[in-house]
Amino acid sequence: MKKTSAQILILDDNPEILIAAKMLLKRQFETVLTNTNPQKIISILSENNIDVILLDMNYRTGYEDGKEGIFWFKEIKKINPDIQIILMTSYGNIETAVEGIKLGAIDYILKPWNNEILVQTVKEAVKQIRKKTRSPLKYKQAKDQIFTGQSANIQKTYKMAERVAKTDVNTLILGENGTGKYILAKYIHLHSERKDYPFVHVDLGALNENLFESELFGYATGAFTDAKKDTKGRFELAEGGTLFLDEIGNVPLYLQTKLLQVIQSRNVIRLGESKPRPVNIRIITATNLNIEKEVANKLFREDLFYRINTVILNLPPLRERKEDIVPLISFFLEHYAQKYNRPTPNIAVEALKTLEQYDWKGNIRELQNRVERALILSEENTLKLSDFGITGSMIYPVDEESTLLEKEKNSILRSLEKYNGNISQTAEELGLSRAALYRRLEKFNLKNRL
Ligand SMILES: Nc1ncnc2c1ncn2[C@@H]1O[C@H](COP(=O)(O)OP(=O)(O)OP(=O)(O)O)[C@@H](O)[C@H]1O
Repeated sequence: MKKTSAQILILDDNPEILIAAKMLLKRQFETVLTNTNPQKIISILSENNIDVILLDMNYRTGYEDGKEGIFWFKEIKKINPDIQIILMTSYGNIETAVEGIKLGAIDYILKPWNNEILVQTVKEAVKQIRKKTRSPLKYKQAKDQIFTGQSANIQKTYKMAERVAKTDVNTLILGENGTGKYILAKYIHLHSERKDYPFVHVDLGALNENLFESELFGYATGAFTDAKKDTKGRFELAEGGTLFLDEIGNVPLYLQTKLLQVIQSRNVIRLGESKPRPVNIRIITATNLNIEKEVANKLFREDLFYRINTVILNLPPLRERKEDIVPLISFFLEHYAQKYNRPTPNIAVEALKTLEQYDWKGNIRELQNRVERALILSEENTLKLSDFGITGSMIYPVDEESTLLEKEKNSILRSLEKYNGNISQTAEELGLSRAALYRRLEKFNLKNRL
């Protein structure tokens, strides 16, 4: 008998059920994959073209309420609404299966199942999916370990990045700390014709002002005391490839002028030389500051801003793309499980729901660190919220003081903006001495606003 060409995935925490269902369905369908861990759904879907999923409703011993099944059902539909899902449930739990049908599951199967009914139900599901033109997966996991997300705005950014990569236009990446600006710059480089040439990253924020020119533009022997031999700067080191100038918003004004000259002319002059050297590079810049505001406050040169911003790519903070939180957790959980040679643990669904509500101030970097921590610290099969170092009060802060501090910081920011960073006028409006205002600027890390 010719098998139906279809990819079926069966998810159940009971390996015996997986073996029995696989043996049965393997006779009828070309590919039958199984897994005990729903956490793996995301990576399985990214690597296969799954048509139908048989989804168990409960994964943890002692939990029979079917909430996990419904949670994962919704996650699958977010990733690809076309995949047909058949819910598997035991006799006492039909109610949640019915809830699943209301949400769009094609059918449900009672365990223990009748073989004929199971095969027929899967066949019907395959028939249904064949009637549709399948939409592409809502996200993809690139082979170089970059997770490109499933929320609409991040996908738009990555799509635009692919288009931009084919050109040489100056690109400015905006986003809070940890949103993935470096990763996106690298992604552009890897998708461009310059990919076989260097990708050079410079953290301008960390570059000491004295070293700025020698690091970026290079120097000739004897240009300064320690200049023992002719040395290329980062611009020259990136020859043929991409130069990623990170934290460009933190460069002091007088050095911005030098940067502008080189970006404009594509020629560098090494310290201690007068000969311009042409460079063939693509320039990507990034900042976590509100750069337009910096320009308005005269802290960032307008002409430099217009030079670097031919295309602007925005990376939204994680709290504005909550759909990506669970897939990202799964992505890093698998990554670290492999790294530490451990089976990928489950996460309690209640914990996942709370993690979706957490505001991830440190964005993807914080999420990545917390997942790694949870995996290292927990010896259980199912991770709890506390394994991530997160408590309920961190998610719903009731702390009066933090609100007051926010208010204080915001009124300082508003005054500074109003008076273009003028310290005396700002201090006067706020009823503070200049010294007191300085202390507060220090405390809130706002000295770069002056
Ligand atoms: N799309 C992604 N896929 C996989 N990992 C990512 C992705 N985006 C960010 N990360 C991870 O999150 C962390 C922060 O990313 P990255 O350094 O690119 O952020 P950033 O915006 O440049 O941060 P900062 O402004 O603090 O320099 C890194 O460890 C990176 O590996």
